[in-house]
Amino acid sequence: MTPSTDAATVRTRVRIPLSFSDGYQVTAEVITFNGLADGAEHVALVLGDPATAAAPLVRLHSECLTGDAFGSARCDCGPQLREATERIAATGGVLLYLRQEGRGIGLYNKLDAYALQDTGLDTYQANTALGLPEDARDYTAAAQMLTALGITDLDLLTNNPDKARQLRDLGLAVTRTVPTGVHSTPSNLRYLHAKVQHTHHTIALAPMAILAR
Ligand SMILES: Nc1nc2c(ncn2[C@@H]2O[C@H](COP(=O)(O)OP(=O)(O)OP(=O)(O)O)[C@@H](O)[C@H]2O)c(=O)[nH]1
Ligand SMILES: [Zn+2]
Repeated sequence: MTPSTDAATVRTRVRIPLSFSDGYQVTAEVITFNGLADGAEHVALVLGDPATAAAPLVRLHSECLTGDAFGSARCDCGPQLREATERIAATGGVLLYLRQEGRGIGLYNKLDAYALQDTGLDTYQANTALGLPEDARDYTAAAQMLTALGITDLDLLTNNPDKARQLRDLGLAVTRTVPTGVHSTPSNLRYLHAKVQHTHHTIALAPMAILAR
């Protein structure tokens, strides 16, 4: 299938040794691009050897400063990033680190939305109350990055059906979606339940009623 996006090209490839707080270490080839549709500084991390996989494992990880860098327990982003890095390195694939903070609404708006969630709104209602889309993410640049890396067929590591839907609409062959692990805590449980109920994420959670007992 021919991707329906304009071409982007690789700008720079650089190897970076990664060292996680739990001791896991791996070297990533970090890749930047020219010509991405939204002009953002997205990066690809090539882990392991994608060439050995018929359909490399790919994750589209949306930036979450609070979860990825600060270890916030309000979401599951930090543990998902850690999990994805190791799983992709094991099979060979690519992690796209997409600068889509707050599902695309930006950091300050996300923190405004957190403040509204503290008054009782769920994660989607809070965005709407701010006059913003529930999810503003567009994966055109992600499709451009994968195409520039020569990836046309892939397995997608996600619980979010919209990511696979958008990539397929952009001309990529998502062979299968592979769910991430469940990283639920008392602090992020309501958020994860909202994702399951509202946007049909495939996360195997215990019912809220059971957990509330
Ligand atoms: N607006 C808003 N964004 C949030 C909130 N919690 C987390 N995020 C953002 O949501 C995004 C999470 O992205 P992903 O890890 O790709 O999660 P996902 O869309 O559920 O998809 P998968 O993890 O692939 O299943 C990041 O950009 C976070 O900053 C919230 O309460 N409000
Ligand atoms: Zn997060």
